[in-house]
Amino acid sequence: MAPLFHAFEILTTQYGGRGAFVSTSLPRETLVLASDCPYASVIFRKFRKEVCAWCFSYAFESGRSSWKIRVDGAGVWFCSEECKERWVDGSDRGGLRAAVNGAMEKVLGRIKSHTSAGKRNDVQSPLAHLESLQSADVTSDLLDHAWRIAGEVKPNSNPFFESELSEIDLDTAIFLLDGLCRRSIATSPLICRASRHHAHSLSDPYVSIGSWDDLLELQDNELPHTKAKPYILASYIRVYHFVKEVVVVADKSSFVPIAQYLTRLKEYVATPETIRMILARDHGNVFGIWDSAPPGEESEMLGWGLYIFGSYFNHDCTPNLRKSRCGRAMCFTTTSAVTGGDELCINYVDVSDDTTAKDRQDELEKEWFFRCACGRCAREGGVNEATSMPS
Ligand SMILES: C[S@@+](CC[C@H](N)C(=O)[O-])C[C@H]1O[C@@H](n2cnc3c(N)ncnc32)[C@H](O)[C@@H]1O
Repeated sequence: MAPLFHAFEILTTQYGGRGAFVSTSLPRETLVLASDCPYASVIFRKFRKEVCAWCFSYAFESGRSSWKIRVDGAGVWFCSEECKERWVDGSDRGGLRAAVNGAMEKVLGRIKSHTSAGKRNDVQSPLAHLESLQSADVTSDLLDHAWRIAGEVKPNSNPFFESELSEIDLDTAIFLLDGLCRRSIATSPLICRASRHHAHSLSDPYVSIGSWDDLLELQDNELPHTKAKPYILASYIRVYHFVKEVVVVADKSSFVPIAQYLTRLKEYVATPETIRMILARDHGNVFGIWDSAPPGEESEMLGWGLYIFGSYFNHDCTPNLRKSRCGRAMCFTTTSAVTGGDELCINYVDVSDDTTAKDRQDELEKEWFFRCACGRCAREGGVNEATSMPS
């Protein structure tokens, strides 16, 4: 069935920013949105040999311990030659991703030899205090100030530079580099023009991916996220400096077909703004990329991806929409008949019958920073329907 993106529109809700509302009645099992591939994604580095970089299939599910097909030096593995070709030729234009991934491995190698040689950067940095940042200290002004300093600081006075990155730092860097490559490649006028018009057929992959401008429209969660997890600011700034270095190294090894894209990447990282804009929309808008464990079996998260238009679906503890991953695509299908004017909602957390309103509220507040204003929570927990964290 053809996806019907024109079947819903984005309107303001009374309880939690914007939401997706159907314009006409739709039967159960209607595919309302199919995002062909994420704007940016990461397969956790620890899974890179086991998860196909193109179609996200998990070797374990095919009875194998890892995939064997790879692009030399790029740190990516594939389940088939076809997937490899699509990764190189389709989305990655002459190997931009390969150049960036290769540069990342070089920078990581350098950091490793630096730290194993026992070298330390002892210069006191103007950002050192961020390592012990407390929630109460986090304000918009503090965030602006920290990022401004991050943009000005020189590598030799920066404690985050040349230090080991944690696993999550590195995964965040991979996600960011993917987003920067997408933006760099997608500056062709055709792609930008198509992606602005939501009502077009989603058979055009660029429409369902969205553009940089579409990404910027997403809810900015920087302040609540940093308040909830103050350590994230130091991590993000560390990642910014790492990504910047990767782009510089990639540029040095650049070859003509991708030179223009690398020039754009350099512009995006010259100051922290672009990275900050992506990170502000990462937490709270992205979807986990899970393996395809059958219902009832425990599944594993393999990475995460930003499917821009899917991020407009709010949470409801009695959802009328199901999300499911089909390869790189994320699909959203109605689970009940909906009438014109209804809001389409998915569930962000477990909403099974044995959960209580308190369980769900606690999890949503902890991980998503809002109190659920849905009808079921109101009925089961006496929650005020108008209560929600500001967007
Ligand atoms: C992925 S975004 C959904 C789109 C968002 N409403 C917007 O305007 O961009 C998640 C955010 O929507 C709001 N939200 C989603 N479901 C909600 C609910 N059941 N109750 C209150 N707020 C909700 C919260 O602000 C949450 O952080």
